[in-house]
Amino acid sequence: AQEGSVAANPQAEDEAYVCPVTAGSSQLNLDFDTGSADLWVFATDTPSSESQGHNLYDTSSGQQIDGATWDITYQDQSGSKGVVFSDTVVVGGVTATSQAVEAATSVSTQFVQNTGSDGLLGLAFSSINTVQPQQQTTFFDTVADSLAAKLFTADLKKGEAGSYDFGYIDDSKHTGDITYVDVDNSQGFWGFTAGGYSVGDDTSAGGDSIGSAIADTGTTLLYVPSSVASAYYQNVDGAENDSSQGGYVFPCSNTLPDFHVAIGSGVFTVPGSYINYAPTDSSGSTCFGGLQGGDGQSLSIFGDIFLKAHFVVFDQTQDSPRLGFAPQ
Ligand SMILES: COc1ccc(CN)cc1O
Repeated sequence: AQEGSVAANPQAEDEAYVCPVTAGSSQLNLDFDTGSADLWVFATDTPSSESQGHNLYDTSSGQQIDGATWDITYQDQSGSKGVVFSDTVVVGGVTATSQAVEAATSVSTQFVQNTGSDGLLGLAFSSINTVQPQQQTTFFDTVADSLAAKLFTADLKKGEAGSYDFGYIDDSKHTGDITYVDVDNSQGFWGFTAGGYSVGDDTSAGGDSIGSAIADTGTTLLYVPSSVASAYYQNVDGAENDSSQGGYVFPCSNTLPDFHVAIGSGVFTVPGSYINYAPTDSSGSTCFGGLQGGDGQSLSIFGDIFLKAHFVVFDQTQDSPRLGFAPQ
C-alpha cells in the first residue's frame, strides 16, 4: 500500500502553498487546491508569451487523450483551459499511473504573473473535474484504492513549510484529539456545517451559526457571512469595510482578537495575528483582514487563514466522507 508526504511551501504572504510534483519527466511546483478537481499545468503547449518564468510539463512524456479538453474558471474569475495527457504523476513518493495531466493552452494573467506556481493539483471531488467529453479523476481519487488508508491530511503553517500527507495520519503533527464532522460533497466540495462563533477572550463560540462552509486550501483568506465579519471588526479600532481595497482594512498597529468557531463537538481558534493578514501598501500603515465577508454567496470559505492554524484530515475511509480538525 502507498503512503507519502510532500512539503507545502508558502508563497509570499501565505497567498498560496505550492508542492513539488513530478509529472512525466518534469518537476513542477503545484498549488494543491481542495476547492477544485483539475490537475492542470503550464506546459510545452502553453504559449511562450504566457509561460515565461514557469516550470513546464513536457507533453512528449505523456499520451494525449484524444479529443479531451478542459476549461476552468475560479471564484476570483481567474482561469485556464487546454488539452489533456495521461502520464505518471508522483507526489511525495505516491505514484499515480495514468493520471490526467491537463496541459494549458491558455492561462489568465493572475496565473501568468504568479511564477511561483506551475499549475494546480485539485483535491476536491472528481464530480467537478472539467475535462470533456470524459470527466477525469483527481490525483487523490486516482491513487485512493492503493493508499494504506483512503485519506489525506493538510498541515499548512503560517510563514513556513507545512505538509500534505497521503494514506496515513501522522499524530506528531497535531495535539489533542481529531474532531470529525460529516461532509456534504453534493457540490463537489469538502462541505461541512460550521456552528457558532465568538471573538477575543470569549472562547465559547456560542454566537450565531456560520452555517454551510467548505475547506478550501486553494483560497487564501477566511470568508464568512457578512454579519459575522461585521461583528468581528466591531472589535478592531479604526476598522472599515473599504470597497476600494476589496474588504475590511484597519490600522496595522492593532492587536487583533482571536476568532473562535464551533465545528462538530470542538471549538477551533484562528489567532488574531493570523487575521492581521498583510499591509495594503508599502507604507505598512493600513492592513488587510484575513477574515472577510463573503460577497453574498451562501457558502463560507474556510481558506488558508483558518486551515493553517489546524491539522486537517480529508477522510474517505468511511461509507461517507468526513473532515477531521485538530489543533496543531
Ligand atoms: C490566481 O490564483 C489562484 C486562483 C484560483 C485558485 C483556486 N482557488 C488558486 C490560485 O492560486
